[in-house]
Amino acid sequence: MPAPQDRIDAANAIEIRGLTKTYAASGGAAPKQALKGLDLSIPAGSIFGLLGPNGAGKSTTINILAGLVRKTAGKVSIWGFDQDVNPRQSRAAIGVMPQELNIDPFLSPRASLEVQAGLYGVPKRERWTDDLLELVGLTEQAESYSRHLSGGMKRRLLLAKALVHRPQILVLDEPTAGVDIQLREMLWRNVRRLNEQGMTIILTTHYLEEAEEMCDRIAIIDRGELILCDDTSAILGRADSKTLVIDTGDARALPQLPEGVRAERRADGRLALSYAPSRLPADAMIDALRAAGMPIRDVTVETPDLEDAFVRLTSRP
Ligand SMILES: Nc1ncnc2c1ncn2[C@@H]1O[C@H](COP(=O)(O)OP(=O)(O)OP(=O)(O)O)[C@@H](O)[C@H]1O
Repeated sequence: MPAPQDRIDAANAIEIRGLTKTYAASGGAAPKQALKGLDLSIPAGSIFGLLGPNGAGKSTTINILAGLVRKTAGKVSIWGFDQDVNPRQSRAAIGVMPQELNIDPFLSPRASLEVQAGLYGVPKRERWTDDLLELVGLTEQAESYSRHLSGGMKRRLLLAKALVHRPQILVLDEPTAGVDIQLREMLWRNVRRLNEQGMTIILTTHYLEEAEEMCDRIAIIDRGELILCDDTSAILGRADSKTLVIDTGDARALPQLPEGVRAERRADGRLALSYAPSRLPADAMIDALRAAGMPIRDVTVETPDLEDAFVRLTSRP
């Protein structure tokens, strides 16, 4: 490994500045600018979600990080190593679990991991093949042909392959798309454990609930540009909107409500009052209902989730 002084900024696992990617024209299609000067900092030790609608540029970004796609312009540093200046070190710092199940069908899981370790130049004495097989629950299948593995087992093998060189950063590209619930839970258990041990995790997912639960920081990109990057809790808090859903029994008339409150009757008869908690306390609405003599049989509070924030931020005019 190079001397620590070769590293640039140790606080961020990844630094992306002005990243641009234009795919060349082909087959009659015009050139496509997939990334338009993206700036992104991914803190070391975080579980970071890279989100965006289809075609936003997530895979392009990840493939550039993985060294699979050449950027058109900009600067990428991985674990403090500039990709252009220290390509070998920046590649060694990152492990990528791809979306596609690209596994050699004629190799056993053990052989796959050994071949991968060889590709990364991991010396035999530093390999941790048995531990990795154990980690992803493939010890029993260690010597089977990979083509006999189930889809879920293949995915677990991909995770192990991404880890053979003990990278500081693990990238998971849509890791749970189409997988069953047990595999999803197993994956997240592993990801959490690796993160607790200090590994930085970057993931793309279409499941916003999953991003909300797993990621402590989230970037949303759209049409090759950064829309927002913040702590998950801040993104959720930013909406400044809550809804009180009140069961008012048989009382149907709408009472006089404080200014700024949006009221609607839901199909189930409950009254939904949406308001900005930074400007109005909930008791202002409760007081208004009481003053109108309206019964309050039950109250639930709905807060916006990441899906609401995502739709608001990426909806097209
Ligand atoms: N090899 C390529 N040649 C030409 N255009 C491409 C190529 N790869 C991606 N694109 C285009 O670049 C844009 C960004 O694609 P990218 O795959 O990075 O988006 P994404 O956010 O990963 O989308 P998805 O969620 O659908 O995977 C899209 O408009 C896509 O059609």
